[in-house]
Amino acid sequence: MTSERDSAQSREEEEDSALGYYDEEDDLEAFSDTELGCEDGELGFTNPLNGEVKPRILLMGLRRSGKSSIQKVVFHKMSPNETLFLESTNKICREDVSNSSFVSFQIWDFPGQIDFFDPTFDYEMIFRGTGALIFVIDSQDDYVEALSRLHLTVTRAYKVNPDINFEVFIHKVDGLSDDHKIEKQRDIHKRANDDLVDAGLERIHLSFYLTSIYDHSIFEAFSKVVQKLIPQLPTLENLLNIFISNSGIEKAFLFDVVSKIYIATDSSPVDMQTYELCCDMIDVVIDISCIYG
Ligand SMILES: Nc1nc2c(ncn2[C@@H]2O[C@H](COP(=O)(O)OP(=O)(O)OP(=O)(O)O)[C@@H](O)[C@H]2O)c(=O)[nH]1
Repeated sequence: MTSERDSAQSREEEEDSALGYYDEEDDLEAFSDTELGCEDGELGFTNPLNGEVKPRILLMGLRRSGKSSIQKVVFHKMSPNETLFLESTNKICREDVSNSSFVSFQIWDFPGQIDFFDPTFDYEMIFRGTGALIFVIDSQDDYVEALSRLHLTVTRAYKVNPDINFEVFIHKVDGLSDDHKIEKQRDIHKRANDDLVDAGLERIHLSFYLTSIYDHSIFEAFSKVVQKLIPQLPTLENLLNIFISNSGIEKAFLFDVVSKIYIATDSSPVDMQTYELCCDMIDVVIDISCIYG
C-alpha cells in the first residue's frame, strides 16, 4: 500500500515536471486561473490512497479553434455567448472532472501552439498517460495548417502511446449549411487519412465529429469520447437493453446529470432530437430542484 502510494506520488511529480514547458511562476495578469476554473500543477490526478490513475483527455488544436470554449460549455455550464470573452490559453490548463464513478477523468487544455521541439516540454510523459486526444479544427477557418498540425500531433502521440483514441472535432459548424457540413467532413477526413497513408501510418484510426457549442452536438461528441474510456460500457449497454425490452420504454440513456454527457445508451440508434429532449428535461429538473430543493 505504501509503495503504491509512493509510486503514485512520484508519477504525479513526474507529470508536474513535464509541464515545465509553461512557466508556472509566470502568473500572467490577463489570465486568471480562478476565473477560468483552471488550476496549475496542484491537482491530485492520482488518488494517493489507492494509486488509481484517472484517464486523461487532451484538448489540442490551433489557437482560437475553440478548445477552452468546449471545456467551459460542457463542464462549467458557461453559456456559448460568454465564450466570446475568453482569454487565450497561455499555459497547459488541467482540470479534474469527477462527477461520478464512471465520469472521472482529467482534461488538459493546451495553448494553441505547442512546440514539440522545445526540450522543456516533455510530450512523451504527457502522451504516455493519455486516454483520448481531441484535436479541434475550426471549420469556419482555412484548415490546411490545422491538418498539418493534426498530422504532426497524431504521429508523435502514436509513437509514444499507440492506445490513445484520436478524436477530431470539426468545430464551429453552426455557421454552415447541412450540405456544407458533410462536404467539409468528407474533405477533412480524406486529407487527414491521406496524410497518414503517405506516412505509412494507415493503421492509426481517427474518429470525426461535427460539433458546435451552440447546440447539443458538442455534448454528444464528448459523450462518445468519454464512453470509449469506460471499461464497463458493454455491461451498461446490456443492462439498458434489458431495461427497455422489459419496460416498453422507447429509448434509455444513462446520463451524467452535471455535464449532460451520456455514459451509455441501449443499442437502438441515437436520435439527436430525443437526446436534446432528455438534456432539456435534465435542465428543467435542475432548475426546479434549485428553486425548491
Ligand atoms: N461560431 C462558433 N464559435 C465558437 C465555437 N466554439 C468556440 N467559438 C468561438 O471561438 C473563439 C475562440 O475560442 P477559444 O475557446 O478561446 O479557443 P481556444 O482554442 O481555446 O484558443 P487558445 O486558447 O488561443 O488556444 C471564441 O470567440 C469562441 O466564442 C462554436 O462552436 N461556434
